[in-house]
Amino acid sequence: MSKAAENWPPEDTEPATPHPDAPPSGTELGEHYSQCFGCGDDVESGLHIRSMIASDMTVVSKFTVGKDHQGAPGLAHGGLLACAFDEALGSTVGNLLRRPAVTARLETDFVRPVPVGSTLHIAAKLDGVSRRKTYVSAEGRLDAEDGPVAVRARGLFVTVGVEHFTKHGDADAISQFRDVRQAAGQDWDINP
Ligand SMILES: CCCCCCCCCCCCCCCC(=O)SCCNC(=O)CCNC(=O)[C@H](O)C(C)(C)COP(=O)(O)OP(=O)(O)OC[C@H]1O[C@@H](n2cnc3c(N)ncnc32)[C@H](O)[C@@H]1OP(=O)(O)O
Repeated sequence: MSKAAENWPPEDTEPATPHPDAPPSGTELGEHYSQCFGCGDDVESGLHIRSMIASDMTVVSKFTVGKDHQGAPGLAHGGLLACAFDEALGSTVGNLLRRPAVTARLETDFVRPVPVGSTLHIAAKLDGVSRRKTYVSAEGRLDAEDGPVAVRARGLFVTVGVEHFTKHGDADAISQFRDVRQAAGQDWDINP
């Protein structure tokens, strides 16, 4: 039984309908930004999470715990596990709804220890939408899609405009990011 607070998603949410141009089932999502700590290939000690669109509005992600991710000897750091879920949940919102969104709230339940060398299989689903707010949750299972649940998480993501990133982030890096995505035929400025 979950120990998390109930009322999730809140009563005023509507079902989340994937964007018509959301990637189809079976699509491997790859990195969304090479410097992203969650998925970027250029971050040596990053999490290198890979995600795929499964079916029925589910996104499955895999995270293998490395030696750079430890808290206690031989065990994953809880904050890094929360990071893995932030990435998996954010990828679910961004890819299925195709809305730029940021994490406003992230809750995690750590159910069992996650050893170095193990792979978390994270399955995330959209729970509902209310105006700019998207509710999304996930379970992470140890070493197999049907392995024991190790971590549960849920997040509230808030849709933002591109100006959120250009105003608060590194404008030059944002510009390069836009150019790389556009050159690859990927979307950059999508409004919901
Ligand atoms: C485009 C195509 C994509 C393609 C594919 C992309 C893939 C992409 C993969 C990304 C994967 C990376 C995933 C990592 C994602 C991060 O880690 S993002 C980094 C961490 N997050 C941040 O830095 C966010 C910092 N916070 C903020 O900037 C602002 O607080 C926010 C969240 C934008 C909200 O500010 P705001 O715009 O002024 O809006 P505000 O009115 O305060 O809040 C809006 C609503 O949310 C509610 N709310 C806000 N915060 C909270 C809270 N903490 N608790 C409860 N409710 C809250 C408000 O009450 C309000 O509700 P309503 O009044 O509408 O009912």
